[in-house]
Amino acid sequence: MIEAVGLTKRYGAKTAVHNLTFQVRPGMVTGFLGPNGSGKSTTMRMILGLDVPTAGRVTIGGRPYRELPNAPRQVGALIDAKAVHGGRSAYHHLLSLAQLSGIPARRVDEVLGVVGLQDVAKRRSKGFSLGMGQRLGIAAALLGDPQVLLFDEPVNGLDPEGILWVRNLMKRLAAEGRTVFVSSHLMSEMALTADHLIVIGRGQLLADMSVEDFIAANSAGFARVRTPDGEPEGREKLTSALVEAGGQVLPEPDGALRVTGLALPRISDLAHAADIRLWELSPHQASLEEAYMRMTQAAVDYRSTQDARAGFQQPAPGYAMPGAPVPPGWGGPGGYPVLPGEQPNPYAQQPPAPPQQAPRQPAPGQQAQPPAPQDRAAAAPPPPPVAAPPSGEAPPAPAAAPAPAAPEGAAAPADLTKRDSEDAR
Ligand SMILES: Nc1ncnc2c1ncn2[C@@H]1O[C@H](COP(=O)(O)OP(=O)(O)OP(=O)(O)O)[C@@H](O)[C@H]1O
Repeated sequence: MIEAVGLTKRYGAKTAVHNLTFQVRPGMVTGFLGPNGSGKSTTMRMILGLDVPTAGRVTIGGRPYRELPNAPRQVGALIDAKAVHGGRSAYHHLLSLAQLSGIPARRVDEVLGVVGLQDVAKRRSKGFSLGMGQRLGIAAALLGDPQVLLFDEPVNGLDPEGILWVRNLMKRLAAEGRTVFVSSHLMSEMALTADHLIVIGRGQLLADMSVEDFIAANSAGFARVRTPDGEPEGREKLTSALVEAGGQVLPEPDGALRVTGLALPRISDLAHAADIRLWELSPHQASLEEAYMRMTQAAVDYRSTQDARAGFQQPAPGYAMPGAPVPPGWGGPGGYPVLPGEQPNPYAQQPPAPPQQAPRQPAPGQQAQPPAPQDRAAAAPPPPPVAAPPSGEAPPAPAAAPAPAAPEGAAAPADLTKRDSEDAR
């Protein structure tokens, strides 16, 4: 099991990860989701001991990665598929990793077979396609036959057959009782692969729950209702009855009605009472992609100027409103809660409160709302000084998880209330 507690990483003035607490359990695929720049890779690097947390800790089986005996045999990772010596063949790349970790050479042939690169094993990896490089990275992760596996965007560049193969591989590894932690931007793929989700936005936990719960909590279910074609008066009569009963009704392109706010039995009863025949009455749930988009709206850092949503930070509907329900496992309303006794996330942007607004008191059983920006500025303690990174903070990469060393930021106390408009890299 991977366990993070209060995990925080700052790069100079940039807070990449803020106070993350979660567990990644064995026997299931846990998807790790978040918009670009939300801190997924940083979190994975900290799990692997490639970056040192500014605060908090993360352990694998109860120990930090660097304290694991024979770590490459316990933990395998694909972090950066391009981090290979291009002049080496796939075979020799894996052989050198195996030799560094005391893994028998025969395992190289085994994993080359598992990832389907056996026929190109002697070719230099610099001639590999993106997909072949991904497969080589996955082979490296599997080399030590580890119980814990981390994959950062494993399906990047893979064709549909490759994506299917990765999906089945992840599921198989989890079914063998391993801990599988995988990040991806492909929601449709995650919906098919993951059992559990950890979602972050701007470095902070937004959700930690099963895929089903995530979709249920972040999407408004609706009913599709269809009256017989060629009977428009029935459709109109039903629309009136549904609206009168408090439902919201929208026409679908195929002539059906999309109804929210009324349960299916109630819709059926209303149709029956109005003497309207139905050709269809079916429940619908949003896709993971819709639910994800809804939740992470407010946490998107990079948006095209041509996107209608550019220029404003729209919180997930229903959850940023004072008094709105907070689904179990949620980080909190609007995605940026300040729990009692907790430091506010200096990185998170809060929706501005109207002037003169009295401080909100959390209702019983509800989480506290973040204070208005002007209140925060007055009430929040000055940001703690950012400690100078110990020299050589980013230690050498584990054999199965090569990644570039992370340059660290300035040692001076940082103004953490500033938000970089550009990626610090
Ligand atoms: N070594 C570094 N130095 C300075 N800033 C960094 C460093 N590494 C990451 N960051 C910043 O931290 C934030 C989180 O980056 P990270 O790569 O972890 O996000 P991500 O969720 O993996 O993004 P993506 O989905 O685009 O890969 C970004 O704003 C990034 O610019």
